[in-house]
Amino acid sequence: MPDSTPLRLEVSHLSRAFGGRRVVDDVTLTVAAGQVTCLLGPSGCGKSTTLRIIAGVERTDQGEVRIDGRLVEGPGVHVPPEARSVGLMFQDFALFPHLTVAENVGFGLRAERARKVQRIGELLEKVDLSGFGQKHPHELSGGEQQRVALARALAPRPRVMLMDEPFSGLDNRLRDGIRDRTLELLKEEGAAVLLVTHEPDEAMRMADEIALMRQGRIVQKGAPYNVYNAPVDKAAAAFFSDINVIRGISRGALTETPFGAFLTPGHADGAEVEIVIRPQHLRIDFDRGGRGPNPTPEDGTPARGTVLRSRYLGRESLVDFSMDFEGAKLTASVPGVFLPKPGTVLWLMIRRDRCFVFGSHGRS
Ligand SMILES: Nc1ncnc2c1ncn2[C@@H]1O[C@H](COP(=O)(O)OP(=O)(O)OP(=O)(O)O)[C@@H](O)[C@H]1O
Repeated sequence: MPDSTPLRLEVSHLSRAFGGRRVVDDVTLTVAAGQVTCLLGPSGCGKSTTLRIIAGVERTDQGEVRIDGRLVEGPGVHVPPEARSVGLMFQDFALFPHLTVAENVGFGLRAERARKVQRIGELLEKVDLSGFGQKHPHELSGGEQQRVALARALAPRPRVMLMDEPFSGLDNRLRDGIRDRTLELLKEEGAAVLLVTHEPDEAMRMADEIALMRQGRIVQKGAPYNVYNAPVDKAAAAFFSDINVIRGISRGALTETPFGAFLTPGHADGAEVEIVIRPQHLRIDFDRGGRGPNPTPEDGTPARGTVLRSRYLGRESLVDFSMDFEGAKLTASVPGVFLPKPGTVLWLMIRRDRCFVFGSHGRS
C-alpha cells in the first residue's frame, strides 16, 4: 500500500461491554481508500458489534472512530449514522418493496434530479442491471436484489463501506461470481471496505488484509497469505483448515517425534510443544515391503499408518490414518483422486517448512 493512499477509516482501542462482559475488547484497525479489510472470526466474537459502533448504530465505551480524519465516535462525540459517510450492507439488506429498483438506488442520494438520474444509471450499469430500473424488488432474483442493495449503498459515494456477511443469503453457485464483481466495483469506487465474515474462504478471496478476531479481541492482522501461512497460535491455524497436531517435549531446542526431530528454538527444556500441520502438507508415500521412504532433511523421518477411510471431495481427496504410534489419528489431503482402501499401509512425512510449532498452551 503506497504511503500516499489516504486512511479512510481509523479505529483505535474500541471497547464495548454488555452486562459486564466485554464483547469488543481494545480493537484497533485502519483501512485505506480502495482497500478491503475482513474482520474474520467465529459467531459471537464481536465482529458485528464492532461494525455497528463504526456505523454509529451502537455506542462505544472506550476508544475512537475516525472517518477521513474526522472524529465520529469517541469520548463525548457521537456523529449520527447518516452524517458519517458510511455505506451499509447487511445480510438482510431489505430493499424497499414499494419502490422501484431506480428509486431504491436513489433513496439516499442528495442531488438535483439530472445528476441523480445519471448516478442511478451509472450504478445500475456497473451492477449489470441496466434496464431493471422500473422493476420492483419482488420481480428480481436474490442475486439481482443483492446487486441493487450494493448499488444503493454505493450511490452517495461513501468514504467507508461496512458490510456484514453480505453474501451469506445467496446460494453457493451465485456467490463466487457476485463476490468477485462486488470486489471489482468497490475497488473502482475507491471506498475503504470493512467486511465482516465468519467464513475463512470468503476472507481469503476478498481481503487485502484479514483481522482475525476472537472473544472481542483482534488476535492477528495481515495479508491473507501471512495469516494463513504464519498463524499466531494453534486456534488461528485451525480457523482456516483442519489441522493435525503432534506433541513432544523440547530438549536442547529440538523435539523428537515419530517423524524425526523438529527444531523448536525458544521452548524451554522439558516444555511440551505442539507441532501443527495442515492436511495438505503431510506427504504420503508407499510401503516398500515394510519399509517406508528414506528420511530427507526437508521431510524428516517417515512414520507408518493404516488407512481408516478415504473420501473424494472434488478438488482433493482426504485420507484418515491410524498411526502406529500412540494411537494417533492424522488426516492427509491429496489433490485430485486418491482413494486407498481402508487397511492399506502407507507412510507419512511432514514438510519441515510447512509445520508450525507452538507451546502446548497453543502459542509460539
Ligand atoms: N445489544 C446487545 N445486548 C447484549 N448483548 C449483545 C448485544 N449485542 C451483541 N451482544 C452480544 O455480544 C456478543 C458479540 O455479538 P456480535 O453480534 O458482535 O458477534 P458476531 O461476531 O458478529 O457474531 P455473529 O457472526 O453470530 O453475528 C454476543 O455474545 C452477543 O450476544
